Amino acid sequence: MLSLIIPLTLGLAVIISYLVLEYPRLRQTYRLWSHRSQLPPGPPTLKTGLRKPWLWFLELTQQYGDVVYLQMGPTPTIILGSAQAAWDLLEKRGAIYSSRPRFIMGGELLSNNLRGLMAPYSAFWRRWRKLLHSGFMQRQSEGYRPVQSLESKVLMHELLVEPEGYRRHLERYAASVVVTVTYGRRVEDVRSDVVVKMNAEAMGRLTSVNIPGKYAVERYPALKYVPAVFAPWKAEVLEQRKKDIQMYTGLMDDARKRRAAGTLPDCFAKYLLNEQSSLGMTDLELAYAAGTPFGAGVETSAGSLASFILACVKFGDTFIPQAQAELDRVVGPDRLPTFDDLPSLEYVQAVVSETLRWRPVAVLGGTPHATTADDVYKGMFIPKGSTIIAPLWSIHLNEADFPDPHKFDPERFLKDREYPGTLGHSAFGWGRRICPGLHLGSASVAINIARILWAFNVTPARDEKGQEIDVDIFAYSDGFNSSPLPFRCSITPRSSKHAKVVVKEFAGACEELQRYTAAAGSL
Ligand code: HEM
Repeated sequence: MLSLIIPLTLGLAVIISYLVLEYPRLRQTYRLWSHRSQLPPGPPTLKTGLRKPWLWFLELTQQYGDVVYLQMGPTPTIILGSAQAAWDLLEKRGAIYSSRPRFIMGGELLSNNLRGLMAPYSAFWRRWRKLLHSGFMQRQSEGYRPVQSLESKVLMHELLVEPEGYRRHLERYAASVVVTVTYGRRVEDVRSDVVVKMNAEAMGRLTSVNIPGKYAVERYPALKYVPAVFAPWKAEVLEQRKKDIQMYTGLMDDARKRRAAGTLPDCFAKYLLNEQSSLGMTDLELAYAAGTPFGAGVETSAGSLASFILACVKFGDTFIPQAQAELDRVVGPDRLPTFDDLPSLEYVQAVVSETLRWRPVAVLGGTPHATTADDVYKGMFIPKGSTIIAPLWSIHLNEADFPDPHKFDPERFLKDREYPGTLGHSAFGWGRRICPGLHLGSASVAINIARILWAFNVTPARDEKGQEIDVDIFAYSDGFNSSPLPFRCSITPRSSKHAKVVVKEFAGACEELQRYTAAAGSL
């Protein structure tokens, strides 16, 4: 008898485990099957392991229309291919389109749900979002403009004295602005700065686990509860979590000490510390919240500016003369443009918008959204729990909105045309998840584009024979954010007078930045 009971019990345990693991998937499969005739159109087979999935998504939206259905593993996935579809769903129906898909490895196990960017639509996310909104809303961000202006003067000087290192200089600028407005300490060298290094490591830990298909737990969420002693992948990710905690709390402790000593300048960390008790947040929640801007704001700002340089090299003849004529008229030859000049620089503003449109860094439209209720759009069924991807590569290169889309043409933004929203492009996303750093990010892009155009001629580099070296406007990096691969170009001052102004304004900026530089040594 006993000899029968043991195999029967084992068999039953296997069946129950299988059902527990498979139940959510079987239930979802049934729901999709029952609505199969109403699902949006989509390809019969999937392409997996693509290094640049946005290229395939563009083909799909060109073939199937603005709303495409993909069955990616157990999760229904919807690709939106036009500004209007993204607006109609992510903005207007934001109440049910603002969650996130589950990121079990990156969001739950590595980050213990403390990274708001990956958090589902929830009370925690709302609290986190409110914090970022208060820290970076328009009025608050205007308070960061002096730092952006000073760092931009440093950037202009770096471009003057070492133009071939332009990419590193753009990264330093973006990192320094974000670290200064977050922790009140600046970045002098992006290669050796300790905060930059620590944050880059944390980003590395996150991206190494956020790889679709790499871990079975993403497909079978119940595996999350297997004790770490039986699951080396889980033990490892929990070890990585400890490193993140150590880093984020270390940075916040440093800010706390400087606040106590009265040396912490106004910054996001100071705001968080001042408001901590009224916000009812733990030290750890606070430390992770302060880490947000670095992850979201550095690559995006630097990558957008790198695309601008690329556009200058490829299309400069068609727009730089007009931009420089406007700058000469409005600003004159004796000083760099300032934030106050921007409203009068209509053409330069169009160059800024076209930069963000032409090569959107957030090629996939940022982190995917997820739906929290069933929905029907133009007769198509969009199931609850769908992952929604609105790739900006499809949306910004949609011929219907932007004819001849790979041409860099600022004039598009000077003509009347219909486009949902107020910006004329969608570079910062939509609705409740719209980029909270959009004022800071767009100000960084705008002031530097205005100043580069004012101070320099950006043209193709020349080879030994004096021939112009062409650039490839499609040579972009893989990854969540996509920016130009290294390319050569020539950045020279427009005249010796322009160069002198850059040197003079840099000297003044160095003095003013001193108080942020001193703090940089505190870690
Ligand atoms: C040119 C610079 C930038 C670009 C192009 C950009 C673009 C984007 C995009 C497309 C999204 C996704 C929005 C959506 O899901 O609908 C996003 C989200 C986000 N951005 Fe930015 N961004 C930039 C700069 C910044 C900066 C400087 C910060 C720092 C405060 C920041 C913080 C965030 C955060 C925290 C989110 C996630 C919001 C959420 O999940 O609720 N971004 N950004």
